[in-house]
Amino acid sequence: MSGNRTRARVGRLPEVRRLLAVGWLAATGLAVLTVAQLELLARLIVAVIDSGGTVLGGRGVAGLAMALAGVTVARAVLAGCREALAGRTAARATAALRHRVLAAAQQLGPHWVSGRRTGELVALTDRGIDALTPYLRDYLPQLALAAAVPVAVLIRLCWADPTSALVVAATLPLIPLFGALAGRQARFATRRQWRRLSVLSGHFLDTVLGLPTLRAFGRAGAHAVRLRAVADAHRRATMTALRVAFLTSLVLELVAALSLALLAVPIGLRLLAGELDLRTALIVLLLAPEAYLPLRALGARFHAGAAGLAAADDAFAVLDTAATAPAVPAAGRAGAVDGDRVGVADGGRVGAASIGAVGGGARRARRAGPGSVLVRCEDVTVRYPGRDGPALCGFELTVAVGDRLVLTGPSGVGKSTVLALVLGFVRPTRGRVLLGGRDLAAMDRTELAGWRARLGWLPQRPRLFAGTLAANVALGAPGADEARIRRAIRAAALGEVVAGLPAGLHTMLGENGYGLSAGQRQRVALARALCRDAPLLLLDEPTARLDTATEAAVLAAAARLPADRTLLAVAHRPAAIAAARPVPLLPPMTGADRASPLRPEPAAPDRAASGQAADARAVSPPEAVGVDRAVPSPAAPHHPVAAAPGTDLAELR
Ligand SMILES: Nc1ncnc2c1ncn2[C@@H]1O[C@H](COP(=O)(O)OP(=O)(O)OP(=O)(O)O)[C@@H](O)[C@H]1O
Repeated sequence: MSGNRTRARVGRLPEVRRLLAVGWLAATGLAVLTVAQLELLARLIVAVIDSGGTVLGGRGVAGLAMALAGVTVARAVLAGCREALAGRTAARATAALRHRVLAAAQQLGPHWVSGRRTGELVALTDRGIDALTPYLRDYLPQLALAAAVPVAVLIRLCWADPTSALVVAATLPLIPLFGALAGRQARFATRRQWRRLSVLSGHFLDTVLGLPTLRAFGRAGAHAVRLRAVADAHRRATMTALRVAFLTSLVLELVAALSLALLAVPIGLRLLAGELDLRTALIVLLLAPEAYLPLRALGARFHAGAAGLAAADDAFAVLDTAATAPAVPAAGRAGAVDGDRVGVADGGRVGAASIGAVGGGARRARRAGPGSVLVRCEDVTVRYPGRDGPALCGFELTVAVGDRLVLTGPSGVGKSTVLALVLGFVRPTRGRVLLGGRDLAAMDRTELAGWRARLGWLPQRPRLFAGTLAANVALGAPGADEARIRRAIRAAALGEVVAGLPAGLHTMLGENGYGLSAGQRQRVALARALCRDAPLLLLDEPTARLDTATEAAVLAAAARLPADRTLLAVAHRPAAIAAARPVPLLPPMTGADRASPLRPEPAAPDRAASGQAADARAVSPPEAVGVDRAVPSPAAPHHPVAAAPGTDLAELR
């Protein structure tokens, strides 16, 4: 985006528009007060000289001195108010922009976020947007001042001495002209500096997070060298930006000094020749520098704000990406949601699943009856940007209340993508996904938040946060009491582990659960999913890192889910799916696959779950991608695990 467009977009931010309006008013007031102040000063000096050097000599002198003091105070107060207001508005505008960028990142979803360097996003929302403050607080108000004060000074000079006004009018444009020439260079330099800082932040975060891996592979030294090179590039870019800034200031100072010399020398000569009176000479000599001053200051402040503009460019790019992402209608669109209820269609049947918390609130969910459809994927194809082939192709799935479904299949076939669809993180490129009866493509943010309030999710790579273990478990159920947290912990087969921790439930965990084993972290995340009173549980490989006994305990707990709670899981491990009835699916077909005579004939379609594409319903496990449907009855668990010491999930209701 060009610098001018970025500036125009920043100027259109609602908070900045207010700032500009107030800035222009204040600048006009300050311009008038500046002229008045210097005029009074010139008159006072002349009056003092005329009164023979006694300051308190004449009434006129005292009156002028008081008027000058009054105007000086008024100018200082107005300037102070303008600065305070600019500071406050700039803080508000940057906070609002940061909020919008984060909301856009949230809208784009975890798949978009994980496709970028986290460090770069952090640098943008943190230091980057902060760097916009000098632009808003200092540069924009100065811009108004740089326009208003020279005009006021010129008007007064025209009246006092038209010749001097002509010299000032001829030399004034030199400052913005040289400023603009240097500004181009400055913009390139600060943009490069910002890019280098973004890359450095990304590298730094990557290196810190991956330090154990780098050490284990003996690459820590090589990475340090690279990091040093990146830091060095940033240092060089910073020095270039500073050099350009200093040179610009020097040029502007020089132009202003030469212009003043051009003005002052003839004034002196005319004064000596008696062509000009002292008062007029003083007015010209005092006022003329004030015409150049705000323009010089503007040049200096431009450099302070240029880094912020480069960051604003990136921020607008994120907002634009979100705006052009698959259409998300405006929140609260009429008729989008019927109160907090969403009709659930299942062929001719309409169930009555309700959204638990519209707008992310905590209204309690009314549950749909067993058998009514919660999720339906119809001929869904998903293509990730930058990928040739689809991650899912012609995928069909129906999840009804009370179902126990296990998605199986080779790695990379799209199992997690199915969960991402149900979570609303990914939108289909083709086909429809109905969540609680509403088409995902038509759901606004409020509806999506309401839908997600009905989900308990265990991701494949769960993230724990620095804080107590209890806080991590209760993340999705903020009001949960200790008894409920403990029940979730027992259901996730974590009871013994917690009992062994120094402060039990209140043990502080480090970043991403530092201090727990990988399997224990996984179970804390599972407990978090279970602690939520969610009608639909999405578990991505819940037992992947568990030993056989712990896995058995977790599966036993899952088998005792209440009949109206639904489970959609992803699993590779046979124990998790042994008793499930396979309804296998295949990865998206290539042209070669289609031509292959070895491809088996389609099997009879299953009502509840089917495959990637109509032609991919026939497969032979285990290579096939499958949706395995366990019998939904909690009384008849369809897996071979012994009844391990677990908690009945009915307790969690
Ligand atoms: N954010 C993304 N951007 C681009 N491609 C992606 C993204 N996420 C997944 N993919 C691709 O989509 C395909 C399906 O990925 P997905 O994670 O759904 O597979 P999976 O069956 O869950 O794999 P696994 O069993 O290994 O976890 C893969 O080819 C993967 O490379």
